[in-house]
Amino acid sequence: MSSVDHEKIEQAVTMILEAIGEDPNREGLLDTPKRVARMYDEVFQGLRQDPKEHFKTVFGEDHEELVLVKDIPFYSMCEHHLVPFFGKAHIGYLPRGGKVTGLSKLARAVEAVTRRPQLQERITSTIADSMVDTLDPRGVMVVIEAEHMCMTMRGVRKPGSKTVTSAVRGAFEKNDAARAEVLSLIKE
Ligand SMILES: Nc1nc2c(ncn2[C@@H]2O[C@H](COP(=O)(O)OP(=O)(O)OP(=O)(O)O)[C@@H](O)[C@H]2O)c(=O)[nH]1
Ligand SMILES: [Zn+2]
Repeated sequence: MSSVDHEKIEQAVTMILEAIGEDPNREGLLDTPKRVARMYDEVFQGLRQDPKEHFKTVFGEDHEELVLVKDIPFYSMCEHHLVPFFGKAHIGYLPRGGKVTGLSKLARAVEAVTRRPQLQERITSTIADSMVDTLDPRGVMVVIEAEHMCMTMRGVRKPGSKTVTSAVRGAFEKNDAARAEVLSLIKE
């Protein structure tokens, strides 16, 4: 798998340390540029993944009712400030034609989409649209709740505030009761 450009990140981090008035040569900071490069390799590895790939794992199963995987933890990086936002993703779908995907694949898709510079809204809709494109389900509902460090440790400084986004596709769009069922199961 290709990776981030470690050398470039190391140079950039050294420049940032200099720019903030630090000494990149003091003992505690000597390995910091290398560490940050390794960290970015990890937290941005979703840039080299396609969430749709995971939904290619399908099983024939005669189940057309709700499948919900909830409380999938995720960590992402706000694309405006490059600081973390993190929370939980809940993914529900109504399979069509006996086509269900592996449960872990829902969590793997969350990893692929969140491990990039992101916006919460885009994570939500990308997961929903990837499922629509690959699984052709009767409906998909994705709900994401997150805390944004750029709103807590800096800027407006509102720790504890949560952002909730949802993306609703197919049968869920018209069916209030089906949406309500998912929301009540998420809350349990
Ligand atoms: N819609 C959306 N906005 C986000 C997300 N993450 C961070 N933001 C917002 O992006 C906005 C960037 O606003 P700017 O005015 O360009 O930047 P800023 O001066 O650093 O803004 P403040 O955070 O208000 O200090 C802020 O309002 C952030 O809260 C996200 O996932 N979705
Ligand atoms: Zn931000």
